[in-house]
Amino acid sequence: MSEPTTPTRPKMTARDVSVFYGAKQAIRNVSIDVDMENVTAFIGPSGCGKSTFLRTLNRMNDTIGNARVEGRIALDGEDIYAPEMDVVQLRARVGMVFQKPNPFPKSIFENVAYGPRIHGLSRSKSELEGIVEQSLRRAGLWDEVKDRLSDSGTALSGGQQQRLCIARAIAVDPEVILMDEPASALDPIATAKIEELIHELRGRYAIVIVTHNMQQAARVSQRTAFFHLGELIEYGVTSELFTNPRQERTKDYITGRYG
Ligand SMILES: Nc1ncnc2c1ncn2[C@@H]1O[C@H](COP(=O)(O)OP(=O)(O)OP(=O)(O)O)[C@@H](O)[C@H]1O
Repeated sequence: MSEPTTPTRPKMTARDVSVFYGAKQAIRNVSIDVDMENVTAFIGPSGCGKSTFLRTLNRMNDTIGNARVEGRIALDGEDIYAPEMDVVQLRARVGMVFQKPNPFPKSIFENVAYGPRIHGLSRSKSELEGIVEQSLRRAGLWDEVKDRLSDSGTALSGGQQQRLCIARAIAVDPEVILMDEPASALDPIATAKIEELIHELRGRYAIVIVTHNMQQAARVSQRTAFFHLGELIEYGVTSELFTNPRQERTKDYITGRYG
């Protein structure tokens, strides 16, 4: 395998990151780089801290009262925990898609138009319409909704709602998209569509996906990080990590010894 494990162009870098919920430590000294070229998957048993660590990448833990983050996380070299960092801007640059699709109880159009409008990304109605169309196209949803943009986003199927949430993240022109188990509430066909979409979005955005499903990690990612009990045990080229893990704990996990 000739692909380098160390990303050539890191978009985000985390160094010695620890996360605490009150006195309980959920993440221990994690260092990792995420780049534009590769989709990165976070895997590991339930409670190992995948979601907690993912949330540090756009300061979503700020919204959890007792959570505290230590260490350094940078986006293009810029410390995202610096006091001068505008968290609203940060979350537009580092967008997030959650496990359960959470469209606003508004029209399909408004779901996508809301972000560009509040971030002042369009100067006219037609420009806004262009952003909405392009975002829905990139999210693979345009053909299914173009004739009913004024219908409620919540009336769509689960899979369509999740692609709407991806369109909503895309609409504010992010650099990174974080996905926390984006397909675990979906049926196999809707899941396949999300996975296909991840392939299409690769390279345009840095993508990080948390998944319980090792087959999914193998299908959608080029880099995999295995977490266990709050530690990053192994990070490398996905195909190598699954076929030739370097750490005993990774091997035990991927062979199903614990789940
Ligand atoms: N808001 C919170 N307050 C206190 N402890 C929390 C909170 N959120 C998570 N934890 C704890 O932090 C640890 C890591 O949880 P986290 O949800 O990040 O793991 P995970 O690997 O994403 O798990 P899962 O796959 O089950 O979602 C767990 O022990 C969990 O109980």
